[in-house]
Amino acid sequence: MDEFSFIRSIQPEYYQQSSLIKGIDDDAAVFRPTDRDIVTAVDTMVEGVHFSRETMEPAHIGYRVLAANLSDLAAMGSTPLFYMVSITIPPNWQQEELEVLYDGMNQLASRYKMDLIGGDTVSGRELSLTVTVIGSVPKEKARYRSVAKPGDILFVTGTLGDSRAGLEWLLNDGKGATEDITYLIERHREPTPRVEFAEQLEELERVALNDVSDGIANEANEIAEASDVDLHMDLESLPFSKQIRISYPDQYEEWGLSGGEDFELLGTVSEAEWISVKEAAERTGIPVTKIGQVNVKQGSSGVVKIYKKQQWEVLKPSGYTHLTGEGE
Ligand SMILES: Nc1ncnc2c1ncn2[C@@H]1O[C@H](COP(=O)(O)OP(=O)(O)OP(=O)(O)O)[C@@H](O)[C@H]1O
Ligand SMILES: Cc1ncc(C[n+]2csc(CCOP(=O)(O)O)c2C)c(N)n1
Ligand SMILES: [Mg+2]
Ligand SMILES: [Mg+2]
Ligand SMILES: [Mg+2]
Repeated sequence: MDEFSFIRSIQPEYYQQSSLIKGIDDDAAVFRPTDRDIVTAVDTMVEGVHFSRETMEPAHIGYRVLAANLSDLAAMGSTPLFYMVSITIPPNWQQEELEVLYDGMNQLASRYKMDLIGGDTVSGRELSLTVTVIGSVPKEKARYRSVAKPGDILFVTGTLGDSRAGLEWLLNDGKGATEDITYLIERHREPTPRVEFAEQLEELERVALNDVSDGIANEANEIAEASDVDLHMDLESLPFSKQIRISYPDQYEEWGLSGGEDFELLGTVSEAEWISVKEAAERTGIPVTKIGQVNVKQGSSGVVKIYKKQQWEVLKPSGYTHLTGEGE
C-alpha cells in the first residue's frame, strides 16, 4: 500500500451535502456556507492514550474518534455537515484494517449524512487520528458554556460512568463478558453522540451545553467558570445504568464524576424552558435527568458543589487531563 492507493481506497463514491463544491481530489475542499452559522471542532485520538489494540478493534477506533467530534458539535447545538481526517499510520497496520477503521467512521457519518471532504496521510510510530468536523446552526443559536444563570436547572443526558467501567473491564479482565459488561464495553467503544437531542433544543431561548469527555466534575466546573455561577448537584440524583450499579457497586459513583468519555451532554436551562428539554428528550428517546441547579456564586469565581452523605462539598475538576503524566 502506498499513500496514494490508500487515499483512493478511502475516497467516497458520492457526496450527500448539496453545499459541497469540491471534496477530495484537490489541494483543499470548498463548500458554500448558507445563511446559518458555521461551527467547527477538532479532536485527536492517539494509540496508547485514547485506546490500545486490547481495548479497541479498528472499526471502534474510527467510530469513536468521529463520535467524540460529533459530541462537540452536539454540545454547540449544531447539525453535522462535513469531516476531515488526518491519520498517522504505523508500519504494522494493513490496508484492510485501515479500511475497516474508515468504515467505523462512515457508520456514524452516513447516519448524519456527513461527507468526508479531505484529510492527510503520513507514516509514523503510533496510530494517531485527528478529525475535524464542520457543522451548522441557525444564526445566533450556537450553545455556549457561558450562558448559565442563577435559578437554572442543571441536567445531564443518558447515564454516567459506563465508558469508564467498560474500559476497566477491557484493561483488566479478558474473556467471558456478561450481558451487563458487554453493554458497558459498547458504551466505551461506540458511544452515541447526542446530536438529535441537541438539534431538538433549537427553539429554546437559552441553554448552556457542554459534552462529557473528561468527566462531569471537569465539565461542570467549565460551565461554572465560564458563566461565573455556582453549580449545585446532588450525588443521589446522578443517572447510572443498572449495568454499572450491578457490575461495579463500589466504583460507579466516582467513575460517574470523573470517568469521562461518556459523551453525554451536561446543560443548564431556565425553569420555564425545562419542559422543552424534557420534550426534546422524549422526541429523541434520549433520557434526561435533573441533577441540580445553578446558584449565584459565593466566592470570587464560580465553583461546583455536590451534596454527598448529607453534606455539601466542593467538587473540584477531577477528570482526565492531558500533560499531567496520567496515561503516559
Ligand atoms: N492546541 C490547541 N491549539 C488551539 N486551540 C486549542 C488547542 N487545544 C485546545 N484548543 C481549544 O481550546 C478549547 C477547549 O478545548 P478542549 O479540547 O478542552 O475542549 P473539548 O474538545 O470540548 O474537550 P475534549 O478534547 O476533552 O473532548 C477549544 O476552543 C479548543 O479549540
Ligand atoms: C487505553 C486507554 N487508556 C485510558 C483511557 C482513558 N482516557 C483517555 S483520554 C480520556 C479523556 C478524553 O480525552 P480527550 O480530552 O483527549 O478527548 C480518557 C478518560 C482510554 N480511553 N484508553
Ligand atoms: Mg478537544
Ligand atoms: Mg467538548
Ligand atoms: Mg479532554
